[in-house]
Amino acid sequence: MQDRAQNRAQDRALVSDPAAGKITPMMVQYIEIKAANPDCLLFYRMGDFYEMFFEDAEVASRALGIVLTHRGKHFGRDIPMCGVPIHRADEYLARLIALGHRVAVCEQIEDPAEARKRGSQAVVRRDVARLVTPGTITEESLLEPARANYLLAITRVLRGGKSTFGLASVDISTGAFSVMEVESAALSAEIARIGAAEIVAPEALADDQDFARLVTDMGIPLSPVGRLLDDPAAAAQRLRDYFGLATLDGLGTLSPAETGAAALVVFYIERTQRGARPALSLPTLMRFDAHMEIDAATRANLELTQTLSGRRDGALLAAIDRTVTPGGGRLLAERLSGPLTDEAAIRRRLDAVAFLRDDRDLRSDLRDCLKAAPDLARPLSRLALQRSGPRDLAAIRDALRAAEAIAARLDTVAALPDDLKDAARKAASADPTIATRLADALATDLPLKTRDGDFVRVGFDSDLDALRRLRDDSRKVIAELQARYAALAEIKQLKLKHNNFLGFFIEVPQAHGEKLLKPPFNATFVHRQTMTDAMRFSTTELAEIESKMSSAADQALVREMGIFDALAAQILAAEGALKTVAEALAALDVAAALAEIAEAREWTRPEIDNSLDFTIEAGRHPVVEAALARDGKPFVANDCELSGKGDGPGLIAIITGPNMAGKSTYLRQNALIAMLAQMGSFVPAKRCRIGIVDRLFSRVGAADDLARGRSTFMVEMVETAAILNQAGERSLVILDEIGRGTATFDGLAIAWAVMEQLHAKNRSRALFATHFHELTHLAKQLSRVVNLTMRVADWKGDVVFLHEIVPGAADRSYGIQVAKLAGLPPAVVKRAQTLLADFEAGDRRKTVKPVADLPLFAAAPAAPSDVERALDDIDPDELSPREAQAALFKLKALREKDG
Ligand SMILES: Nc1ncnc2c1ncn2[C@@H]1O[C@H](COP(=O)(O)OP(=O)(O)OP(=O)(O)O)[C@@H](O)[C@H]1O
Repeated sequence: MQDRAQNRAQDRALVSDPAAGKITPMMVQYIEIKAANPDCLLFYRMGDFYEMFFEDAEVASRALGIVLTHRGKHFGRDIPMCGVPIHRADEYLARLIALGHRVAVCEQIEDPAEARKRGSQAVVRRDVARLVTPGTITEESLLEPARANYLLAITRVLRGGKSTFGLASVDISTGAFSVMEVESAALSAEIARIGAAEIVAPEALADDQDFARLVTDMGIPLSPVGRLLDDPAAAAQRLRDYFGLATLDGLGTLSPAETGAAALVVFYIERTQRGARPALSLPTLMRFDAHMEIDAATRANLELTQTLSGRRDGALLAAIDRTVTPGGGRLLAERLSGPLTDEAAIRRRLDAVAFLRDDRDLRSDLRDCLKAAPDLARPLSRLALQRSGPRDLAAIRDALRAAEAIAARLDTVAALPDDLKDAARKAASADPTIATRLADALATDLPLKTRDGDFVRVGFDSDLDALRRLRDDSRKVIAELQARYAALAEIKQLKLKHNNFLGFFIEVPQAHGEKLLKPPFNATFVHRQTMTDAMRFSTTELAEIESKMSSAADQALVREMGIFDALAAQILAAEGALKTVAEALAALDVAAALAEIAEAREWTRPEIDNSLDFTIEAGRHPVVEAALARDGKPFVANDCELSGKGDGPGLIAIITGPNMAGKSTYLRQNALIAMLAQMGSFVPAKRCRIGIVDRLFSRVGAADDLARGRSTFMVEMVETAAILNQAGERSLVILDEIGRGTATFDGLAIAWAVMEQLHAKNRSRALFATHFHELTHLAKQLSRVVNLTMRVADWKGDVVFLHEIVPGAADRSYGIQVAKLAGLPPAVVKRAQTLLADFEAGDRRKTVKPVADLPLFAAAPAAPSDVERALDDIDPDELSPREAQAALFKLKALREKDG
């Protein structure tokens, strides 16, 4: 960091240093532009390449795996350089952005010919056209279709000695914009819910160690903004300017923190887009308690959008995603990340899913229409940013057509539930002439870029057609001309060719060329170039035709671009309505997709109310069940009852049972069912009744966090502390093996105390899986604690997992049997069995307090006797009757000797 700062200082000094006269004018320009964008890698346009120099070149070549070379010298030292061709720039940008870099794209802003007019030393003018940062990308190739890409601005306001945070999130690829205010305690959960690609914060906040750590721990790039936007009046003014509003009253009452965050996000967007204004929706004011609060660790542990190893496959989202449009995919991910807490809103979503589950024909018709609907929100946004091409127009046309078909289909259905009625109305809200006009205007095969031309259908515009005829006729003329010149010169091999340097020219083989240099031919053919095996000529006529042709082609292109702009203007004038259509398509896609999976997997509608109950009958884990099904194995459904008595708080269930019996699966499945229910989905259970959960906490499986200098145990305790400090009656708490990462007595003591606290103070509904069998005694002491255990069977000394949860405590832990299944060498297993028997025997000989029931707590065993050792050596399966008898005699003798 310091090195960077030093380099920058040095670079700046060089520009003003008298010695700077020695460096090339281009380098002066480069250094100036770089100095203005110190925190970005600078893509410096040179012809068909973006080049990077100095430290940028070193960073980029490492990140992209491209060759680092050097160009020229800077104060006697080689200048490191690397470059990427412009036609592959998007691909390289994507990789740099994914690694969290910011890139300033610096373009040539004048024709090199213009620069030459200013003298041979003049440098082509260049300027940064935009800053590409992880949270502000819009290109289709840089974005994932079914993933939102949020830029999140965070501001802090101190009120009465307490920090309050304003959060403003914008997805510029769709225009979605929302703001909210949260207290410190909920900050991390909200950041995790939004899942931002980049966070912007005022420098003062970004420099706050706790804040910076919170953000970097989540792996989100943090962009500090130096300019102060603290003044609420200036912030409000910025928002009014952006949206062209006289007042912000229509947005609801924004707090100073919210106004500040919204202004900051807008400021950052304007800065990175260099004046281009993405069409943002007006900010929606959200209440942070509108969603189930779920911290980042819990999200990761429950493997909601990706598995702990970082794969999408195997996570809940991939397992339930049956959406067929990118917009639907994004909305499903958003809903899963933020289950609702409002009973009425959840019920409305469930009504829509239930309706579509029951009406299969309607669902299948809707899904067929949706499959033909391309993304609408993102092409719309690219159009507003003038970064779109003909294919974006086609996408808008097809999406609007699909929306019309959907609205018409929904119109045939009586008694739609509210959410579907709403979506039907919204789907029909666009002006139908837009789609018709696009259909009339666009050709069948479309180029990627507008400047490639030929995307307007023949017959749409007569002026364009005339220009094209002229252009194309001239092509025919060229072909005729070639035949005529070949006859005239009496050279069959004569060809008319084109290159950028000469334009059109005549080429003949070297052997024939000499002839054309002499009369009478030289009156027509003017020599241009001699190559090793060919000679090139031109004619006055050819030059004239060429200029006519190129002007016809140019004019046709200009005309076509004009048509594109007119279509774009018509679309953007209706932008609000089109966004509404996009929302409706996404909402319908999600409802139909959830209905689809509800039917396919036999999920049921959950009952949601404001009680503190939690009853799940025959619940299943959606991901584990699907994985087992692929191997043809059944999943054992399990109940979960955490409802308290009457209106009182819910229960805490302590779950014991051997490793591998299914405890973790059980814990997670109940949390996932609650999330699915509150996001408005049916659930994998026979019956489910849940009193709304406001916060979900989990402490399941942790790894070392060595990067932060925390051991597994430390991570476990930090997370447990957070739960005990925050969980309440409405929360659901999932704890897996608290206290296992330390000395056994300490661990048990901690787990015991945590249970007591959860019971007396937090009073949350909770599931607690443990290997400390002693904890099951708590059920006798604490009124709302119950014991559950995973059933296992013993078959010929091996453990068989039944994966079934039943009331009661495990009788023993089966650790050694599981170790045997895992393939521990037989000698080690045998020795462990011996030791365990000894421990247990030693244990029984002692009088123990309940807390020391666990064999592990027993005092070290006495050394085994000779009889015992001899017994251990006997393997009854291996003995013949005669050997068995001999062994018995031997044992008897030893026993007598021992006395
Ligand atoms: N209800 C179930 N029906 C069928 N198979 C199950 C069920 N629950 C779990 N399993 C299978 O058992 C395996 C182990 O489950 P899980 O990881 O939940 O066990 P555990 O008791 O938490 O083990 P540990 O204590 O070692 O973490 C799972 O991968 C799954 O294949």
